[in-house]
Amino acid sequence: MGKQINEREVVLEILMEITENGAYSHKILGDVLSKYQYLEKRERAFITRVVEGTLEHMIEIDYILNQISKTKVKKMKPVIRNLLRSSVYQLKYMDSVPDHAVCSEAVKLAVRKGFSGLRGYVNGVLRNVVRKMDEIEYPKEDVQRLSVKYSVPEWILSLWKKEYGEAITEKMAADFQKEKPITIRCCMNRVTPEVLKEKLEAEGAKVEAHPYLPYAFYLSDYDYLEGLESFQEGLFAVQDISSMFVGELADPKAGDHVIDVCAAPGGKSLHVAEKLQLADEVAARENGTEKKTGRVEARDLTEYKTDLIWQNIDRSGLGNICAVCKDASVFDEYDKETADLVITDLPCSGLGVLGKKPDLKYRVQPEDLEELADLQRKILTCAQAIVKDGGTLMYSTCTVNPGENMDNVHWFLKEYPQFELDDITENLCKELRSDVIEKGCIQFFPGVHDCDGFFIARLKKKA
Ligand SMILES: C[S@@+](CC[C@H](N)C(=O)[O-])C[C@H]1O[C@@H](n2cnc3c(N)ncnc32)[C@H](O)[C@@H]1O
Repeated sequence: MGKQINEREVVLEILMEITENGAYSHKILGDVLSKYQYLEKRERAFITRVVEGTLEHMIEIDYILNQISKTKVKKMKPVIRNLLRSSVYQLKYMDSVPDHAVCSEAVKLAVRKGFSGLRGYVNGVLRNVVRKMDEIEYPKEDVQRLSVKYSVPEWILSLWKKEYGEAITEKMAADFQKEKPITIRCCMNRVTPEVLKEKLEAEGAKVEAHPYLPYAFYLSDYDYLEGLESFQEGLFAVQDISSMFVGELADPKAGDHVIDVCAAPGGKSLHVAEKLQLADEVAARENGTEKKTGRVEARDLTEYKTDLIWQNIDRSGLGNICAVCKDASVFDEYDKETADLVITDLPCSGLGVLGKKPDLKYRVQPEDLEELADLQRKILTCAQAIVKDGGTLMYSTCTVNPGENMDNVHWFLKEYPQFELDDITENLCKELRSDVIEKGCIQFFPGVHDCDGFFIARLKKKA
């Protein structure tokens, strides 16, 4: 470890930023890890694990602390609250760290942070946690039991239980706490899946085929993703398999004009651009004509977001895609019926990705769901007008909430009868055929399926 860097202090600072100042866990962790690139792999892994683990288990950790400490978690000073949380996480979930080291490091850190008067309190609470951990009684009542066991807020569990039943609810909650390899998409415009696999293995990573799509892999055992040569060369993109199905099912045709209205950081746009380029090349070969001119316009709301898309476009080497700053909730007459394919992968509550963004479950509130469904309908209203006759509108969200998914599809079909639902469930691989919860659309459930919670519908405008 670098001489001045104390990994537990870094953890504490990150947790303070997330819980007190509203920072996003994946963003701040990424920033901090890239700042401390020189740390050893083990040290970076420790920081990541303790931050993510503390957030993943925070409801349970607070429950434990409330059983032990006279001062309840809500009343604690923020620094002490987060210090105790990350320490309880290590005591309960990290066998490799000795209990006495967790307690003494926490006391030293409390002193360093200016709380020398609370060294006895910190020491006492943590030693009591060690002594009484196995005696603590957990709630027995249904939703509260699941909430403490899996650290998912009760209102989310109640919503899922009502909509999908208890078994699926528990599977989803449990899945969010599992550590998983990342999923990558081979960039087929640059390399074949076989060559990519060989190259990544030569770089020391573990690569396994994903059963759902032939160009998807699980990737693990690498040190720093951005440090991999294959990543720098743009040979693969990090993308969940559920998201890959948007590009797969959008199936762009040679020469298509595609508009992705909410595209940052560009995952689906780039996948579609890659497919479009390949389709254009095949068509040109078959017809003996000039290459076709299929294009993707990847839009998002701010310059910051379109810069992110540009960075990914540059890495991809694709020449048929550009990023444009445009508000999807405001219709521009100039866009009217200009696109063969419109992608609407919309802002949503994200209840399907709580495992990847462990702070999101504390951030999102029940009242947000209705507001988000309204925004989605507003954007869909503008997006449908961009589609040419005979064209396609892809609708997707990374959430598990009917109000933002199937209900919006029903609303859309009623509001815009010139569209019809195009069944996307017919030609799926056999592993996925039972995934379909409502005819024609896909709802992935984490823990039931090997991916994020994700919804996809394909809507066709009548010719
Ligand atoms: C689910 S994310 C899109 C992810 C992207 N499709 C991908 O695959 O990488 C939703 C995006 O919508 C953008 N967004 C939110 N409101 C918007 C608006 N009014 N107009 C355009 N983009 C918007 C957000 O900035 C965010 O990048």
